[in-house]
Amino acid sequence: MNSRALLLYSSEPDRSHPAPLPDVIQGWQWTIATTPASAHQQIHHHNVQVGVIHLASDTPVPFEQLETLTASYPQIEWVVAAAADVLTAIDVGRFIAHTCFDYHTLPADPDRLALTLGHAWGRAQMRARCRDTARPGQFGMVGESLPMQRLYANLEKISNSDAPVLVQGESGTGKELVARAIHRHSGRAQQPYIAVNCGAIPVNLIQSELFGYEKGAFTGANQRKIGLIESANGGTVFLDEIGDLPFESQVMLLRFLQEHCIERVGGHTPISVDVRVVAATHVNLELAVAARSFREDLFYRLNVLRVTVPPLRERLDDVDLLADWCFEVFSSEKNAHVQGFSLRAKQAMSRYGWPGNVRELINRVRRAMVMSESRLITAEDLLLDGPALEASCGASLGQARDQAERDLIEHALQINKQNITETARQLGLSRSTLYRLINKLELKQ
Ligand SMILES: Nc1ncnc2c1ncn2[C@@H]1O[C@H](COP(=O)(O)OP(=O)(O)OP(=O)(O)O)[C@@H](O)[C@H]1O
Repeated sequence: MNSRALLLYSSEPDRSHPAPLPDVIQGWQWTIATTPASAHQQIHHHNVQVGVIHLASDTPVPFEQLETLTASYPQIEWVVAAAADVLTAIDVGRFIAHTCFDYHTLPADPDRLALTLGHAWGRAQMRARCRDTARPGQFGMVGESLPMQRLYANLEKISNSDAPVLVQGESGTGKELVARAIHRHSGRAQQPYIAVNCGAIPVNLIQSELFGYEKGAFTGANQRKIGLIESANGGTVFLDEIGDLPFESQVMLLRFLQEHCIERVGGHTPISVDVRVVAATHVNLELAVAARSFREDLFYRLNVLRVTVPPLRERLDDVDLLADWCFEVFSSEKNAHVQGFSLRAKQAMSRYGWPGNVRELINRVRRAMVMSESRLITAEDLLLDGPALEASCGASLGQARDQAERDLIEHALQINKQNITETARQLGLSRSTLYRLINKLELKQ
């Protein structure tokens, strides 16, 4: 069993004994701090799980210190122990309501206090266990549902091969993470991994970006430039949004896949390169082939090994873990008093259809952590109250997805003052994808 470590943080500058806490703390490994610096030191040294904040009657309450301290250690459960007159102050009440597990009026009743501290410790342990399961697993992804287990089993097999991989899945499902995982688990892990967003490179630059150019190949080519594929030599190139590659550029890629050779623009000698290709797309390439916007021969070259990343609505079991993981990752940005999710918020998340998949979940949780005014994030903070949920259940999937994307993009544009680069960065999109969505959704800029 872990030892139970308790910190007594007192507002009394010269306190050196735990007088406000009766014998109750006998079973604890306890320590006292009266300044933030000593509190930080003790917390790290003793792996503190429970903190008692002692607010003395005749000393001003150090709110700023307390807010920084409690926000810095969200894993600690805090209990306030203070005289009745201190507890009646409205600011103290607000601090307790937002931040603390419980409070006690001094002199404390030993039995009640012992019970509270025991419960606080139990809750800290439980939260630590939840945090541990909500960590990315061996492939750098969060999720333990059956569809994800199948995905991991496929990744295991695929990583050992050297054949091209086609990763399919809706936008925001984690295709880029999958591509990275394949590289990291392959024999090429120590070699370069180069990610290229085919949809983000202007059409007239695609050839020179992918294959490089020789000095003098065109006006402005003052020196030789190595292309993205050549610079991945020995490693992996990830061709994201391959479905957006213009038809005329597809033939060059086909040649590279067939012959493992490239030719720089303006060069006349084929250069042999050893690069594994992982390509991803959110468009249905079979349909694109049927519509003659994607070459059939290239499709078969890319589609040797195929991985499909499941949409979040097909693995709602993972939503809880993903939300807890997000909460941990973005905890430094959160509003100091926010401690977790309300039950209703978790229920709303597990009933929602997540048309924007994990990317949408991250954005909703991150926003709620900043905007929430309560200790526990509510369904409303996640913008998952009535209308959003009804839209997700009653409307078609396409309508719900458009609505969710519209809400998120509008909000992100607004908080980034319409700055496209910043908005794209925050949403985890390329600028071109963001422009495409703005046009598609007919958003005003
Ligand atoms: N299982 C997961 N665990 C943790 N993070 C995830 C998971 N799936 C996706 N993400 C995160 O969600 C965001 C979107 O993922 P990613 O960019 O890989 O999606 P995508 O399928 O490539 O989307 P697009 O088609 O729009 O490019 C990223 O921030 C990624 O880290």
